[in-house]
Parts: sequence; C-alpha cells; structure tokens
Amino acid sequence: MLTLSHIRKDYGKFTAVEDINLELENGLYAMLAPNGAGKTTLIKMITTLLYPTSGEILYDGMDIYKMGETYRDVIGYLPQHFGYYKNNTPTQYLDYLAALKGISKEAAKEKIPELLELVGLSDVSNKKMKKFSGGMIQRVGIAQAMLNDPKILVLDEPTAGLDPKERVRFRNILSVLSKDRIVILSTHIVSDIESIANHVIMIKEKHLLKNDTVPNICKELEGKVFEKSINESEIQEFEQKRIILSMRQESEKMMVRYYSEEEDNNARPCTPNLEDVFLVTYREEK
Ligand SMILES: Nc1ncnc2c1ncn2[C@@H]1O[C@H](COP(=O)(O)OP(=O)(O)OP(=O)(O)O)[C@@H](O)[C@H]1O
Repeated sequence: MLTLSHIRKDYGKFTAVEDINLELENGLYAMLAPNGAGKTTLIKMITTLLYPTSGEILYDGMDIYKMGETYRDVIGYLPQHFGYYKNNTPTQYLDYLAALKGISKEAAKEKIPELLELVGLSDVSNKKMKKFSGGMIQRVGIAQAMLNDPKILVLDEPTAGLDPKERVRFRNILSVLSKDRIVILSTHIVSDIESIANHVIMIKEKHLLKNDTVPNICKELEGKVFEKSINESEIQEFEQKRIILSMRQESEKMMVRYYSEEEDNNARPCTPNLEDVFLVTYREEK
C-alpha cells in the first residue's frame, strides 16, 4: 500500500499542494484536474524526484525516501516527456534502459519481447522509432516503465496527443496492468479514464477534493443535470442561472445540457457523468 500523509509542497513562497492524504492499493487511480493543479508535483514526489516540504509518503509502512534502491525496484515511471533515440528500435532502446536499470542481459532478453507483445509492438520491434506515431511511442514508454515489473506504475499525462483509436488501445493496456499493481495516471482528459479508473482523485485549490469511484463521484450531481431545447437567442439569459455543460444544434433550436440546483418541469433529467462533474467542479477555472 502507498500512503501519502499530510503532503505539502512549496516552491519558494508558493504552495503547490497542501495537506494531501491518500491511501492507494492495487487498481487504477486517475488524478484528474486542470493544468497547473499540482498533478505533476504529486507524481514527482511519489517517484522521489521531488521531496515534500512536509508530510510523508510510505510504501508498505516504509518511508519511500529512505528506501533508496529498494523503492526504485518497485516503481515504474512514464514522465510527461520522455527522451529516446529516434534511430533506435524499441528492442535496442529497451535493452539500453534495462542495462541502466541493472537488469541482467538474460532477464532482459526474456522480458523485452514479452513487454513488446503486451503493448502490441512485436511486429515493429526491430523498426526504427523515427517513423512511429505518438501512440506507438507512448506504448514504448509504458514498456520501459514496466521493465522492472513494478508494483507501482506512474504515468504523467500519457494520452496527450494520441488519436481516438490509440486512446482506446492505451486504456485497454492500462486496464490489464492495473489488475495486480497500483497504477497512477494523471490527466485532464475525462474520457480517457471514465471507463477504466477504479478511483478518481481530484485536486482543487491545492487540496484533495475527491478520492472516490466514478459512480460515487457522479452520484453527487444526481438530480441536478438536465437537458432542454431552447432558442439560440435565449442562451445568454439561460446561462446566468445555470451552468451549461454542453450544447448541440437540433433543427432550429439548441439542445442544452446543463447543471442547476433547481428542477425545471420542462427539462429532461439526465444521468450525470464524470465530464459533468469535471465541468461543474472547475467551472471558475480557465
Ligand atoms: N519548479 C517550480 N517552481 C515554481 N513553481 C512551480 C514549479 N513547478 C510547478 N510550479 C507551479 O506549481 C503549480 C502546480 O504545477 P504542476 O506542474 O504540478 O501542475 P499540473 O497539474 O501537473 O499541471 P501540468 O499538467 O500543466 O503540468 C503550478 O501553479 C506551477 O506553476
């Protein structure tokens, strides 16, 4: 189990996150918040790249900063931007990283084809990466983070720049990997995690706002999300008392999905989804 206890991080006089308390067990945890909320800061602390200003992070009861190599053996990390040599093939690149991570040649020889199979890159294992799509590169990134078969896999905004098909593929891989390890993923893209996250962690105003399952988080908006058809000219006035979540043109009118504390007999109640929660939660933020 990974435990974050009263974590705070200051950058000089600026506090990025404060009093974060979390207990993580096997499964997929999605850290969902707009850019700048502190996701990368938290991830860097979990991967020991940054020290908290105060508070502690424990893995199975041990302070991760005191565990040294032992902790690095249980963690796999895919940073937001990771470096690779374009002229390398995935096999060469993984071989090189395996050596850096102190994995024996024999073990790497066995492990690398397995990982490339897992991420669906077996058929291009000896092709240079310079011709790879963004999704293929990210899959090489997952493979490198999995080289040491980590008990904690951390991915910072791994789906940025992927096309819809690549996103689905990525989601499926993560779903499999989170069965027997802690997977922590940061994102500001709701659709990437709605169907696969066991838990959603939301940060707002430097604090932990929510850490719950998708259904529980969505329940909070029950009875407050509606759909209604209105004239385009009415939108401005409509918006003053409600939060518009989405709109689409339907014949001459606009079908508006919105959040409101008050019921409206002429509107159709909707089942709230995670996107609704995200938009309502971060409505003041750009
Ligand atoms: N080294 C630093 N020095 C000063 N301020 C920083 C530093 N790193 C991050 N910050 C600030 O801390 C806050 C949180 O940043 P962080 O990168 O953790 O957010 P994020 O949610 O990961 O956003 P993004 O997805 O854009 O990286 C931001 O306001 C950012 O400007």
